[in-house]
Amino acid sequence: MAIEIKNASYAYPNGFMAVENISITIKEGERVAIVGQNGAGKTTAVKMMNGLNKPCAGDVIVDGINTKDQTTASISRMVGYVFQNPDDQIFNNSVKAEIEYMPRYFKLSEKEIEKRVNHAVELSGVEEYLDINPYDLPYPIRKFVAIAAVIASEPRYIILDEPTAGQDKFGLDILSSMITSLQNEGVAVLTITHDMEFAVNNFQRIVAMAHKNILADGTAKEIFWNEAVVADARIKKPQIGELAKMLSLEGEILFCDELVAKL
Ligand SMILES: Nc1ncnc2c1ncn2[C@@H]1O[C@H](COP(=O)(O)OP(=O)(O)OP(=O)(O)O)[C@@H](O)[C@H]1O
Repeated sequence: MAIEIKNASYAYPNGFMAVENISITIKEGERVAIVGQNGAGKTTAVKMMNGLNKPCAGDVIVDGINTKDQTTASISRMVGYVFQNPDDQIFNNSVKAEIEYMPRYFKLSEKEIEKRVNHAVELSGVEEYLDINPYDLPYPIRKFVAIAAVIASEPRYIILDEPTAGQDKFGLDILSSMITSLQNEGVAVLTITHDMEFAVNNFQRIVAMAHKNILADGTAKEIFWNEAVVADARIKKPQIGELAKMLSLEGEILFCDELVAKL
C-alpha cells in the first residue's frame, strides 16, 4: 500500500506549470515532511496525492488506484488533506457538526459516527469546544478542528499543510502526540512545513523541494547537513544544527541530546 507519484506534472488552468516530472513514493505508516522555498510546488504536489490536482502528465497511484480514474471525493477518502487555512475547509456551525460531517456523508451507523468523532476529538484535543461555532474559536483551535474533521473520515494517509502556523508549545505537543498515535494506527502522516524544528523532531523522512521538483529525499541529517540542498531549497538548518555548525562540532548534530553529549 502506497501513494506513488510517477513522473507527474501539474499545470494550473492559466497554463503555469507548478510541478514538473516528479516521482515519489509514500508508504503506509510513514512520516514525511516536505520542506522548501515558497512557490517550490509543495502544495501543488500534495494536492496531486489526494486527487484535488489531477496530473497533466504522468500518474498518481493511491493504493493501486490511478487518481485519473476516480473522483476527488473517492480519493480523498483514502488521502485526507488538511488545508493550510482552516477557513478554507470549515463550513459547519458547530465543532461537532464539522467533525461528524464526513462520517455522516459516508452514511455510517450512529455508533460508528460516535466512535470516530470521539477518537478524532481525543487526538486533536478539541473536546471542550464541541458545541461552539468554529468561527467563535481562535485560529490555532480552528486548525485542530479542521484536523479532527479529516481524522474522523479515517483516511490511510493524512496530509497536514503548515500545521504549526500560529501554534504555541501546547499546540505543538498535541500535534506531536497526535502524529505518533496516527502512525501507531498505521496511518501515514505527511506535512508541508516551514518549521524546521517541527520537521526534524517529528518526521523521519524529509523531502526538500525546489524549482518545481524534488531536490533531495532522506533523513534529517542527509538533508540539513547537505549545504548545497539547504542553500538550493532555501531552508534553514534547525537551531541546534546551526549552533553545532557555528561551534564547528563534528558529527552532523541536529538534536539537543547529541549536542549535550558532544559538549
Ligand atoms: N491557482 C493557481 N494558479 C496559477 N498558479 C498557481 C496557483 N496556485 C499556485 N500557483 C503557483 O504555483 C507555484 C507553486 O505553488 P505552491 O503553492 O504549490 O508552492 P508551495 O511550495 O506550496 O509554496 P508555499 O510554501 O508558499 O505554500 C507558485 O509559483 C504559485 O504562484
